[in-house]
Amino acid sequence: MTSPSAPVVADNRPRPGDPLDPDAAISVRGLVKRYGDRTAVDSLDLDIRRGEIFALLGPNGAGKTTTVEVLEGYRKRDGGDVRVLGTDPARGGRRWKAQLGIVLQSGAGDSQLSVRELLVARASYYAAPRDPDEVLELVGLTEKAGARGRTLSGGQRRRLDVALGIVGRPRLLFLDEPTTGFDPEARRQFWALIRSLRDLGTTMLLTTHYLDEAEALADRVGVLARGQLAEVAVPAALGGRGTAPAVVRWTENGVRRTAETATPTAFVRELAARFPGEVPDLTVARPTLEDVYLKMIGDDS
Ligand SMILES: Nc1ncnc2c1ncn2[C@@H]1O[C@H](COP(=O)(O)OP(=O)(O)OP(=O)(O)O)[C@@H](O)[C@H]1O
Repeated sequence: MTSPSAPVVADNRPRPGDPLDPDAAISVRGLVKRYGDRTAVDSLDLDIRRGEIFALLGPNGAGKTTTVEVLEGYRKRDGGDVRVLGTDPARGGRRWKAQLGIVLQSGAGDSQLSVRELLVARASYYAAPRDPDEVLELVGLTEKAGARGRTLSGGQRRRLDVALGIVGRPRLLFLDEPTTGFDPEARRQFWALIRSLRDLGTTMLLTTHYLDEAEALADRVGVLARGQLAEVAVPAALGGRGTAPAVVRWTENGVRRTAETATPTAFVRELAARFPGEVPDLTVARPTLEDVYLKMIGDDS
């Protein structure tokens, strides 16, 4: 049994030289990709488990798109070993590709076809697709089934992109900045959709610049900086968040006070004893995911 005081194992990624993990949905060892003399991905080691939602974070130019394109089989690598659903993407055939769903920032919405026609056409590429009407229901576009893409709002187009990405019943779904341009309510609805896909057993690799999205959805996050993984952890533990001191703030004698403490419960108990009622303006906060992320990527931001 783990002792309560045991340190949280935050960084559980594979080490250089470890063998590929045959049980992982995605297993990457020593991945290198260069553009001319620029190294975009620099010896990346990563395993993504089956059924997991993994969020890849990183500043512009960190190497996220390059990594994902190698995994999808769209870009050749210069070094390393990669398996995606047990197959080397450089040699993945049609049957392998049919198990992937790729949600790009696409232009599907510009088509002359209706939403339903687009989905039926896409479903016809696959041996065992989902029922297009069920997919429309899942993404909340049933009422727009007869609408042409052009008439959809930005958020509805994005849902259509997702519908097109999942109609083939993928085992692994790549989501590239899926909620860019969404209003807050549409984002929440989209998150619910992603969770329902996870409940159906779909593994997902998500790239996003929204840290709240990574926190809300991801089982684990990986931070890429200059082509290398700075850290891989559950969102609550990234950058030592789980064990970082808490910051307690309150107002006393008209002055705003701040204290850092490793034992916020005891601290607040003592504080409460000094006041007859509520402690004025009391807040207790741990570093946010954004705090630790910005610290981690340092000069790259
Ligand atoms: N086709 C290409 N030719 C040359 N250099 C490229 C090419 N694609 C990407 N790069 C370079 O490789 C590095 C990684 O780019 P990549 O697009 O993978 O980053 P990213 O993390 O996806 O960034 P963003 O968040 O801006 O999408 C960058 O320095 C970029 O300029």
